[in-house]
Order: sequence, then C-alpha cells, then structure tokens
Amino acid sequence: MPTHARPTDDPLQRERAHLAESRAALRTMRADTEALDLTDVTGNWVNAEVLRREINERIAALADLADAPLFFGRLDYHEPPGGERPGPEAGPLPGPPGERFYIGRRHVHDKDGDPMVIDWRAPVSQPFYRATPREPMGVRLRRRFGYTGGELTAYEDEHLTAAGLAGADVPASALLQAEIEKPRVGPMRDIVATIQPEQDEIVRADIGGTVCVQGAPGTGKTAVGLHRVAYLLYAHRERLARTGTLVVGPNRSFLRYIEQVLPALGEVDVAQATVEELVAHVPLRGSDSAAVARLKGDARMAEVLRRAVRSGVRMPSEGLVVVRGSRRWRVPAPEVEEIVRELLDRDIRYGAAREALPQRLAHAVLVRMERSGEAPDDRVQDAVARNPAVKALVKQVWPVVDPPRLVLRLLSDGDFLAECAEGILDGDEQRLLLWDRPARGVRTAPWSAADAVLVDEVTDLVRRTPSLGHVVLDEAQDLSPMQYRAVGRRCTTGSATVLGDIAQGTTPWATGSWAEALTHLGKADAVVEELTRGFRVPGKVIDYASRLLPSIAPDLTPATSVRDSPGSLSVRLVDPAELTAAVLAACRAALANEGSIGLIAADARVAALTAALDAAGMACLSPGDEASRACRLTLVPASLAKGLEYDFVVLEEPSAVVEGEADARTGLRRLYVALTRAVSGLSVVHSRPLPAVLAEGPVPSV
Ligand SMILES: Nc1ncnc2c1ncn2[C@@H]1O[C@H](COP(=O)(O)OP(=O)(O)OP(=O)(O)O)[C@@H](O)[C@H]1O
Repeated sequence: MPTHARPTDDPLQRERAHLAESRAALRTMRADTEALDLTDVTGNWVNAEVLRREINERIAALADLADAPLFFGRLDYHEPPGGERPGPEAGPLPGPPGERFYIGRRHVHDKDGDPMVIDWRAPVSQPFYRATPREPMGVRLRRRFGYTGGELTAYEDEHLTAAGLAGADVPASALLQAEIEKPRVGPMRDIVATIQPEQDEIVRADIGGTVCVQGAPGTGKTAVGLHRVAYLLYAHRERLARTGTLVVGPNRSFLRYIEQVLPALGEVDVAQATVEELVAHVPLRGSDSAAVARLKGDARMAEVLRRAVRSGVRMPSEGLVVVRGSRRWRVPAPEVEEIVRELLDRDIRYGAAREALPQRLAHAVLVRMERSGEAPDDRVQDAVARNPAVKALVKQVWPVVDPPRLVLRLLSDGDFLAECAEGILDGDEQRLLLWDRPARGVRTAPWSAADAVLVDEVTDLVRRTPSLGHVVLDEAQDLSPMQYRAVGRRCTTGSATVLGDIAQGTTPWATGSWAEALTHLGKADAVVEELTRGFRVPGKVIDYASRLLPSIAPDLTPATSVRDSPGSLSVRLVDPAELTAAVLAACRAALANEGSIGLIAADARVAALTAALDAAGMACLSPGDEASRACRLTLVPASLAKGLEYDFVVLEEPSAVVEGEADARTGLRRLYVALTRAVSGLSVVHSRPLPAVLAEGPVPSV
C-alpha cells in the first residue's frame, strides 16, 4: 500500500491524518454507491427492486458511525503477508517495513482501489488478534488505537520481533484493560477491537464443524458467538445468504440486550429467536410441573412420538382394484402390504412416504398392464396414481397426520399413550404425562412449552424441517434433550456454535454434560472448548460467587478475572422490617456511580419492589429495556438475569432467590447467575441467613 507523504513527524498526527483520509474515502465510496444509475443494468422491475435494496443496504453499511471508530488497530508486516514468516529466532529484521494494514469494522479503499482500512475478518487481520512475540506471524508492529468520543487520542505499540522479546508472553495492554473496565450502559457492545486469542480461535473456527464452548460467567461466550456469526457471514457470505443463520437465546429480554451487536458489525441478516419461538405450533395456555416438564423433555419421548406417528398405518384388508376403460387391474392385499412395509422401513419422513405411496401402487398396476401386453408410459402411471381407488386406499392405510392433533391425542388418551409408550415409559410416567382432563380441541388444549416441543418433533417426523447454514445456541445448558433435538434439526446440514455454562443450568432438565447435550443436538463430534478468563466480574466478586461451585458444578474450573479493579463487594445484614428501605438505599448509593444498575431479587419480590421504587419516586426499567442517562436502574427478576450484566448490582435476599426454585441445587445455580452479573461492584442486602455455602469463609463487609 503506498504510504502518503505527511507533513508531520508526530505519529499521533499521522494516524489522525490517516483516519481523516479513510473517512473521506468512505464518504466517496458511499457517494459512488448512491450515484449508481440502475436504468441500464436491469431488464425488469423485479431485478431493479432487488438491486435497489442491495444497494440501499450497502449504502447503510458504508455509513461512518460516530461512536464506532473506523479502525482500531494497525499491523506492520515485515514483508507482504503470505511471504516467508520469520520465526522467533530470526529476531528483528533490518530494512524497510513490509505492508501496513489498518484494521477496522469494514473495508475502505481509496480512489485507486488500494485498501485504507481492512475488515477485521479478513485473513490479513488475524495476527492482530493472535500474534505474540513467541509467534509473530510475520508482524513487526501491532498498534492499538484509543478513542475518546470518536476522536483518536492514543495509541499503544507492541514490537513483536524486537530484540529480547522472542518467546515472551504478550504484555498486558492498557487500552484493552481500559476497554474492559469501561462502565457499562445500555445494550451489549461489540468487542471487535479487543477479541482475545482464545476467543479468536472460536470466532474463526471452520464452518464445517460444531464448536461447543463451556465458559464461566463473563468469559465472553455470547460475545464470541455473535462475532463468530459475523465472521462466518464474511467468510461464507453466499452460502449463508442461501441457507440462513440463526441465534437462539433464552428469552426476549436477552435477545433485546444483544440485538445491536450484529448490526454494529455490519450484519443485519441474522434471525434471532428463543426456542419457544422456534416451536410455536400451538398457543401456549398451560404449564407443567417440573417433573412433567422433565419427562416431556426426555429423549425417550422421541421414540414414543415416532411410534405414535406410525401407529395410524394400517395393513390393507383388501387389495387394490383399479378400473380403466373396460379393464380391471387387481393388486392383491399381500403385495400392497409389502409396498407399505417397504415404505415404513425406509428412512424417509412419514409425509414423504405418504406422497410416494400412490406412485408405488400405480407402479404395481403398470407392471400388470405390461405383463398383459400393454405399453403404458409415465402419464398412465400418473393417472393411475390419481385414480380414486388408489386415493381411497392411501387414505385408509396411510392416514394424514396432523401434528398438534396427534400430540393432543397422546396426552389425552391413556390407551393410545400406553400403546405408543409400551416398554419405553412405565405406568407412573404415563400417568404423569396425561392431562388432568382430555382436551377437546387443538385451540383450547392446555398446551405447555414442553408440549410445543413435542408437536415440533412430530412435525419433523411428518415433514423434514428446513436446515439453516449455521445456528448459534446461547445459554445452551438449559435445554431439555427434546429441545436440543428441536434446535439440532434446524442445522442438520449446517453447523452450530453451542455456548453455555453447566454451573448456570437452572431448568429442572438442565444438561449434566456437554457430551450428552451434543448427542441430542445431533452434533456428537463437536469440539468442546473451555473459557475461564472472565471479562465482566471483578476478582473479589467472582471469588465470592465461586464459593457455590463445589455445590453446583464441582467439575468446573472457577473463573478468573482479567479486570484490574478488584471491584467492590459488600454484604449487609439488616433487620427484616428494614429490608426494602436498605435495598432502596443501596440502589441510591449505586446510582451515585456511573453506568447501569441492576436490582436483582427473587421473582416473588418484584411486585413489592416495583411499588416501593415507585413510592420512593425512583424510576426503573425492565430487563432488556435500553437505559438512558435519566433512567439507569433496572429491576431484574432473578429468573431473567441470565446473560445480562450491569455496572453495579444490588442483590436482595439470596435465600429468597434460592427458595424461588424447585430444588436446592437449582436455587444455588440461580443465585450463582445473580451473583455474577456485576461489572464494577456487588452489594448484597439480606435480612435472613445467607445460604450456608455462601456464608462460609470471611463475610465481606461494607
Ligand atoms: N475480549 C474482550 N474484550 C473486551 N470485553 C470483553 C471481551 N470478551 C468479553 N468481554 C465483555 O465481557 C462481558 C461478558 O461477556 P459475555 O456476556 O459474552 O460473557 P458470557 O460468557 O456470555 O457470560 P454469561 O455466562 O454470564 O452469560 C461483556 O461485557 C463483554 O463485552
């Protein structure tokens, strides 16, 4: 890339000049795109519309966002990338530098087409995230830029091949540290400038395989998953544009919290959904006890449903008789039965087999026609397949399956359930599955979330669910085996990124091991990676929360904190009569700091706390709402805290959070989630004894 002569020796001034030139180049690129004349290139209206839309998207992508720096890093290669890479033993190389690349969110080129900013996802950008003095990847200098309000104000250099550095570890970066320590406000931000090497390996992992990330709270799982989608869309744009990508999250609040990350990375064509939304075949009007939901989510249900779907297939009592003109063609019952059995044995969907049956029967008729000297062609076979006698037989032996109706029958009709569950579920389990009262119709049945997953399974048994190119499944530890199957069938021909933390599993059916979960997902050969460097929770707070780990997930490695600040942690015991007032006071104290405040409490306490905040004139938001300067306090029911983070957290009555769950382990896991949402500080206010495992060891004081 040609270096432009600049009238200053001050490196910061030179970098600012490059920023100004890059911005100007981006403006030109945008203006050129806006000025494109489509009149001659498109033959028809539809093409013109498609092209116009694409161009509008490109114009939007070329916007110079005020709060997102155009570039955040620079790489000076020893030589053009791709040339021989100097090993660590080579030491600093003499002579003129190789190529220089500025790394940013999107590609910008000058009027000659020379790159001024390189997309962070391009191969030449990779050393920005991965190079070390031990393995410099051909890079001489890595420069990180610091911005204040859109202004380039600082830079930080690493001379990766400087004498004495070979083989050394990467020195800590002050700019990275500053980025991590920044107070949080509003929705999740991208981390494109500071992706860490262990994260980058996951982000850029090959699209062919599924990656599963077990990561302690705040290790960047969600961030990594979203950047991985952006990376894959860059590296495989055409393929994924055809097949689609999907991010699955635990609830709408969470999806709202993360929804701006991908657009900030220039990607808007990614669907986001909860598992419930994916399987929304029936209106939800009921709920299940934990035991029932666990059973409905059990993988054994898949076989029960498979049997239920096929249970309607009847062997014919009589053969097929087709009348054509003056002739009658007869296919005897045993032959029809053989055709039906052969279709049952084939590994095809119920619906596809049903569609194939008329042609199979017609073929049997055609064979007879040929034997008697006729020469029927394909059209005759099609006509026979449409013959009323064939249609009637198909209807009789291979009835249409309506998935909601079939599941309704299974949950309402004990005899039918017994027939389908024989040898799979015992009598007690079968009784547990049945609704209290048989349902009358699909629209009024007391469908629960777990029932909807069963309907989805049946839907797929009847007709194959279309598969996407890539699915990111966040908070994956909470899915039941049947839910894994539901997500898995949406990426049978694609791959998945599975993100989760066993210690944060808070559903009664939460998975006990990734190997098991991945098997249900249909991706048993996935690679499991573990992240333990935490970017959110300060050291003091994560150590406190980790006291719960031996009780909730003894095999996991406790997270460390990469934050410099140890954070503030206070645990205050107050009189029960003063609990609410003390919680409000803690919120007020937290509001004196910068950033967002999350008040987390047991779900059952939310109504009372809403009223108390209201009476005290303290405005508050719901999870996923965007914080503003005027309102930075969010009241978070413990059940919705997962995946979210706040600069400062006030946690009310840990015992109540634990008791809000069906069993003690789930309760402690819910508490673990609540304790690990804070970025700068955590203030625990309680009036009852703390759960014993948390109280062990010195209790941090105010
Ligand atoms: N490399 C990084 N540079 C800067 N910030 C980072 C980096 N990685 C993660 N973070 C920040 O750390 C915080 C936690 O990240 P994230 O929510 O992705 O973690 P998580 O592993 O999904 O956590 P949880 O299990 O609690 O949901 C976020 O604010 C994220 O932006």
